[in-house]
Amino acid sequence: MQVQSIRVGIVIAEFNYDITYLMLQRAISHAEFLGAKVQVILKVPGSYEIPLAIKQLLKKDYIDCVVALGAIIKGETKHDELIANQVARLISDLELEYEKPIGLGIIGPGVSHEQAVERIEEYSTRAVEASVKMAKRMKKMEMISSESTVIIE
Ligand SMILES: Nc1c(NC[C@H](O)[C@H](O)[C@H](O)CO)[nH]c(=O)[nH]c1=O
Ligand SMILES: CC(=O)[C@@H](O)COP(=O)(O)O
Repeated sequence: MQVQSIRVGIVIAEFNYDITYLMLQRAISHAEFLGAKVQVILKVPGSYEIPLAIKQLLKKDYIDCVVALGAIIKGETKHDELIANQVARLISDLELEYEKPIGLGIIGPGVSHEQAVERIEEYSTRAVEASVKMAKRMKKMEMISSESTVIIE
């Protein structure tokens, strides 16, 4: 089953930009590798602002899926956990509300700067991989009318 090219929106937090900038580069190159088109790159101040930006992208017909990129590094308090838990929850809610996949490429909470750097490649490529894969499968699901058993992969 042939599916048209997947159109991706990327939301990237500028906080810890030394890390998230590299995540953005990895995400773009991995999307290209998968044959997906990066349609919009939307920058936000910090990870806490990611859900609102995602919501704006999900409303657009020309966006099939979104990738969220951020790095929430541990400070002296549990503020990192508050941000990360809230953002992850809202991202899940948005996925279900708009029925479009969102790849969670947000490093943390609980990580040091060094641990975050080590995770740049893995988190960014995994988020792109998952969102594009899910978007393709959702499109295939829409095309299916048969009552016989189908495997969508
Ligand atoms: N400490 C980190 C933040 N903090 C900033 C918040 O995300 C937000 O921009 C601010 O509270 C204003 O609303 N953001 C990250 O992405 N990573 C951090 O480690
Ligand atoms: C996650 C943050 O916003 C971070 O800067 C908070 O640091 P702290 O826990 O030292 O207040």
